[in-house]
Order: sequence, then structure tokens, then C-alpha cells
Amino acid sequence: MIELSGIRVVFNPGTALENVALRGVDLTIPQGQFLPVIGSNGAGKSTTLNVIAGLVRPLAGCVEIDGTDVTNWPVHARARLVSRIFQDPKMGTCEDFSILENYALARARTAPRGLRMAIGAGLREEAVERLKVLDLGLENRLDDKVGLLSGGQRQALSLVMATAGETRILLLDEHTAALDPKTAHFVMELSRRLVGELRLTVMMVTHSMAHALDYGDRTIMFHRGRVLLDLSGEARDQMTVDGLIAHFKNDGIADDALLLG
Ligand SMILES: Nc1ncnc2c1ncn2[C@@H]1O[C@H](COP(=O)(O)OP(=O)(O)OP(=O)(O)O)[C@@H](O)[C@H]1O
Repeated sequence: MIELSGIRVVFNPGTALENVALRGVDLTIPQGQFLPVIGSNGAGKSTTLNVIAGLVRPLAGCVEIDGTDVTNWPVHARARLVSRIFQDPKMGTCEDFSILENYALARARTAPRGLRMAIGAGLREEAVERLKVLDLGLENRLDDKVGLLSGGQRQALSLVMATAGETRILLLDEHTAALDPKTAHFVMELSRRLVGELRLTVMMVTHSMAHALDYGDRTIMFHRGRVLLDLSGEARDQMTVDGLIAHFKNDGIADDALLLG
């Protein structure tokens, strides 16, 4: 579960470049919820993910993960609980390391402190078992360098790595935007399956309104640092992409980037 209360983020405060990115965001994401997030450029989506991951410290407000106040925890202290996948497949994996070495790094990051030395034993078998479910044959290429993989294979591997160990929160930051439509569909379906099996709490930033309505169980929209729309239940079931576009237009939001996908 993620709980954001009164989150206010101001970049370059007190200078000519002052920019209020989040204007008092209150948002509760229950354990196991898969929440797609849409919004115009500069609306505050990535900043919200950065606040949860600990990369941006809010000027005011509180961040709780599973009931623990982590507002003042540094990034490395949250890394065991919070994983993130970015748009660029190269960001989630290290291309000069093998698949197994990448998996070992992910396990070391997400394992409880006392267990970090013990994860070496059985790691190869564990990686084989987890990679098999991708059905990409990566379990037979454990010693290949990750730089040899396609973008889609790297995002699939990133998903397996991000969901290893103690991870409770998964932040997906336009993680299929750089993939071709067929590969994007494969990675989206894989995301749905893995987060469902592991009951992870997920925030997924996307510019695809179709993905925002087809995946997960709730959809929110940011605009100018606030949550402008929060759809769930029947209202969401009945919402269409055209309906969402009409909603944006009614709110005076005309942003080509928002309408992509
Ligand atoms: N490190 C930073 N320093 C200064 N301003 C920043 C920084 N990061 C973000 N901003 C500003 O904060 C606002 C919110 O940005 P953010 O990246 O959260 O938007 P977004 O909704 O993710 O947009 P996009 O869809 O374009 O990625 C924008 O005005 C942006 O320019």
C-alpha cells in the first residue's frame, strides 16, 4: 500500500526558476492495486514516482509504504521495497553484465539485509525458473551479455528483476513506450500477469489511454500538479478512450502527447 498525503514539491524554490510540480497530492493506493496514471506533459506524473522512490524530497507532506512513514528514508533504504522500470530498456539492466549477473544484482538489491550474502547458492536455478515463464528462451542464455538482447527482451528481463525478492511496490514509467506495438502488448500482458501473481502495488505512468483503461483496476489523471480525475468501478468500466478525450477537452486540456496511443 502507498499513501501520499499533502505532497507538495517545488523545484528551485525562492528563485526565478521556481516551479511548483505537485500542489498537495493526496492519494491512497491499496495493497495489490494496479493503477495506471495519465496526464499532460509536465503534469507531475514522474515527479510523483520520484517522490515514492525517494529521488525527490517533498517540501511538505508524507509518504507511507505499507503503513511505515518513509518520507525521510533515502533512496537506497527504499530500494528493497520499491522497484522501477523506465521507458528506455537500457536503464533497467546493465549491458556489459550477463543475464545471470544482472539477476544477481537485482536479488542483492531486493533481499533483506541479513540474507544478501546467502543468495548466491541456488541463484542460477532460481533465475532459470523465473525466466522460463517469459517463454523467450532467456533461461538458456544466462551467460550471454544483456547487450545482446532486444529491447523487448530487456524490458521482460527488467520486469523479472524488478519483481524479485522483497519488492512490494512497482513503478512503471512509460515502460512500453519505446517498444513496437506487438512487443509492447507482450510486455503489458507480462506486467499484468507478474503483478497479479505477486500481488504488488503498482503505479504505471502511460501516455496510452487505451492501456490506462484496459489494465489495472483504477485510472487517475494528473493535471498541473494535482489529481484531476480518479476513475474506478462502474464509472471506469463504462469509460472509453473517446470519453476520456472528451473529458480532457471539457477541462480545457489539449495536449497532443496526452492523446497518443
Ligand atoms: N529536477 C527538476 N528540476 C526542475 N524542474 C523539474 C524537475 N523535474 C521535473 N521538473 C518540472 O516539474 C514539472 C512536473 O514534471 P514531471 O516530469 O513530473 O511531469 P510529467 O507529468 O511526468 O510529464 P511528462 O509526461 O512530460 O514526462 C514540470 O514542469 C517539470 O519541468
